[in-house]
Amino acid sequence: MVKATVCGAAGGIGQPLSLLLKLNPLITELSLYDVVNAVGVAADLSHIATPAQVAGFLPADNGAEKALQGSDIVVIPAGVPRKPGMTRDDLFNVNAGICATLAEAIAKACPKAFILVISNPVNSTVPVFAEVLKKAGVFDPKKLFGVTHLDIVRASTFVATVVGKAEDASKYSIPVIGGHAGATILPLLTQSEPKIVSILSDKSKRDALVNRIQFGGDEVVKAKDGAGSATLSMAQAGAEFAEYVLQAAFGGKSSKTVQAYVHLSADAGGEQIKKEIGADLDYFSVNIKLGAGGIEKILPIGEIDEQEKTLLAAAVKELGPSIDKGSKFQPPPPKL
Ligand SMILES: NC(=O)c1ccc[n+]([C@@H]2O[C@H](COP(=O)([O-])OP(=O)(O)OC[C@H]3O[C@@H](n4cnc5c(N)ncnc54)[C@H](O)[C@@H]3O)[C@@H](O)[C@H]2O)c1
Ligand SMILES: O=C(O)C[C@H](O)C(=O)O
Repeated sequence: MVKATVCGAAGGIGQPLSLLLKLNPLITELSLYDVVNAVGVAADLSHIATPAQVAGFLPADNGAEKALQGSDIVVIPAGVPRKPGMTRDDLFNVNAGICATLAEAIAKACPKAFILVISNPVNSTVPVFAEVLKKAGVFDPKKLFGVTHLDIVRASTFVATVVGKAEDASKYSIPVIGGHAGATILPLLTQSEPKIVSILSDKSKRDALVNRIQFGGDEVVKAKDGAGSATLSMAQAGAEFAEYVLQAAFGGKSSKTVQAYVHLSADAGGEQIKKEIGADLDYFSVNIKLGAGGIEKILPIGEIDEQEKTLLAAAVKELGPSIDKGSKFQPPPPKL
């Protein structure tokens, strides 16, 4: 029996993500929480003939805790998206408050759940989650993930396109590490499988490709022209990452190496990453191996070339303040 909860389930990401989770045969109970329309979305999905039993919850009568009660995995696309001209950091004031409130409910209702944070700015909202969970005494760094998987999906698609093999996008695997905003997004093109020698030797092609992966989110924000940011591709990426976590925890399949933005805890191997990046950051998107309890091991970044070292320095510089901002966030006192 596996219970999954989506917080922000009625939104642009939340609806297609909930649909994809309803189609996942490992999930037997799907709980949808939102401040609007969660009950309607749940009624709609409940007619699909797959095992997961669906229920929707609104905030009234402690709805968040009821929705989350006993969840094994919680996926969180709750919060406001960008409009043209905004950075992800511009979303912090609103979304940090939403994340802190949800983290409190998780700490009470399902403290052992895997937590997958999609809400932006991921570089700061993950530390917000961690601090609330720490305060409640239930923080497990092996179970908290900032979902950066859309960057990995984009890297495969954009690389395959430049190579002239767009139809083979899913066969390209490019680790993307660092964080999830502009210069903090660091695609390791030198580690692409299959190799992409022709791109690496053409500086302008390579620079353009790195830039497209780093700013792929802006492409969608611009095209949607005020109607939000990536939703469908994010739903697919979120469901795929959830599947990796679920398979490792409940499906008996240890994962291939994947990347997510996680706490660099010492017992999972995070100290090694701090040495590799030459900075004492508490969070970084890294290669991870997943197992029954979440992160089984943080794996090394490995060989990178001079151009990637320069990008790494820029990523580290921008990440530090974003992590601090999230870690120091003080949720407003509850209204009496
Ligand atoms: N990590 C990534 O790669 C990635 C990719 C795309 C979007 N995002 C982020 O995901 C978030 C959601 O984007 P979207 O396009 O789905 O936005 P949206 O506005 O369409 O949906 C957000 C949903 O969250 C709900 N919500 C607001 N406050 C809530 C609360 N306190 N509890 C529960 N639900 C609440 C809203 O009612 C809405 O249904 C944004 O912050 C966006 O920037 C992240
Ligand atoms: O760009 C955004 O604001 C949404 C998301 O982070 C993305 O990368 O698409």
